Amino acid sequence: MSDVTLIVLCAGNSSRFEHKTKKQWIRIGNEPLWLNVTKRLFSFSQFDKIIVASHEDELNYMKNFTDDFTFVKGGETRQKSILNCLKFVTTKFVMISDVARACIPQSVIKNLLDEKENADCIVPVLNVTDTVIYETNTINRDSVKLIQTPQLSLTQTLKKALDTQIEFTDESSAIKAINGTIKYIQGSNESKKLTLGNELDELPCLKEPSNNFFTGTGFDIHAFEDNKEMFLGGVKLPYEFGFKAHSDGDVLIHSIIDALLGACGAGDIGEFFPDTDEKYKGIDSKLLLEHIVRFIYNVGYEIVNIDTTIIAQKPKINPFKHEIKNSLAALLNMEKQFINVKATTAEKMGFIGRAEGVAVQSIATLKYYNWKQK
Ligand SMILES: Nc1ccn([C@@H]2O[C@H](COP(=O)(O)OP(=O)(O)OP(=O)(O)O)[C@@H](O)[C@H]2O)c(=O)n1
Ligand SMILES: C[C@](O)(CO)[C@H](O)COP(=O)(O)O
Repeated sequence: MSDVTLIVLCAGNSSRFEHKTKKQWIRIGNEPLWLNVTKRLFSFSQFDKIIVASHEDELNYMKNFTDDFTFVKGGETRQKSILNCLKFVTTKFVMISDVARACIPQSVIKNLLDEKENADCIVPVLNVTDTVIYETNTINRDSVKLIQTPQLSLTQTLKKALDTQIEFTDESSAIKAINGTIKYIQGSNESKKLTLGNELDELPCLKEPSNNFFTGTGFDIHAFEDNKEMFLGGVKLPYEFGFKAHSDGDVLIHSIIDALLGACGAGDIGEFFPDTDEKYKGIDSKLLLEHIVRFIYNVGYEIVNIDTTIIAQKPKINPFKHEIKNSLAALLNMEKQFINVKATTAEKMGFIGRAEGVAVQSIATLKYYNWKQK
């Protein structure tokens, strides 16, 4: 039984990464980086528990990938994410690493564990080989160290050190601020932190994403309703009825959202925008689609193509197809050639044939965002 809990911090916004996909979600083969890194660290040592700090927008999606880890909602800062995770730590020691340090060698993990009883916090550091200036003054580079992760701390000491309003950028700084003891050990250039998009080539352990394709289907149906405007694909149609719905009822957009979520295994529209939630009452469905498109790219996908079939006895769709296609291309941030809009009647059969409402069937194809080729 291990007396060490591993926390892997994956809840950042990746704002400096300059790619469409967040760094923790780039694929290594078929694995998102956060899963690849966490499994890699898990393979180096048995931990009592593995906790993954997840961005709140991705927490439920992350849980789809494995039951082996405890997923905790991250905070607004790295330190707040650590505090959220520490609530679930019951072991004497806690090892905390940035998912951004994707290629940490096993030797660093072993050395941290070997030293765990020798200080409140064990920290891997690198020496500096360049000349160093502080503001404009040259300083002794032998006195400068670059701090890395993972860092191994006494859990109670770390909790005490982080019980402060001061935001630290790492655990050792916080522990030092309460006069805790720090043991610095040799770090590794392989533990480089992935921050900027152009640093990907500096992490040799990262293999390119697989070239698999992923498809998903979406189906939605809405009855007509008096005294409501009709929207399809974000376009207002001059029809006497709108759609009965909690939102603006854009049945075409809803079916496309479900097709996109289906293709990446992220559930369905109701899980993202519950129709019991007042904040979505009457909402413009274009805003929902824009949120889902951001999600799809954030978690590592690109949209290949969309095909959709509107099943409606009324209104006539053909006069608006071109405008609908342009609207969808703008909302999906795609070229029109990869979006197809079909329409058919129900030959006057059933509730659609009686012009009581409209149904839409959509299919979406995704592929992994290829960060190697960007
Ligand atoms: N609120 C936060 C902020 C950061 N992190 C994690 O802390 C590590 C180091 O942070 P950094 O490399 O700065 O990641 P981001 O905060 O995502 O990057 P940026 O500052 O560019 O947005 C990353 O693995 C990141 O996911 C976290 O779990 N919770
Ligand atoms: C914790 C850390 O990796 C130590 O070097 C670094 O402080 C994280 O900084 P970031 O800006 O949160 O990436």
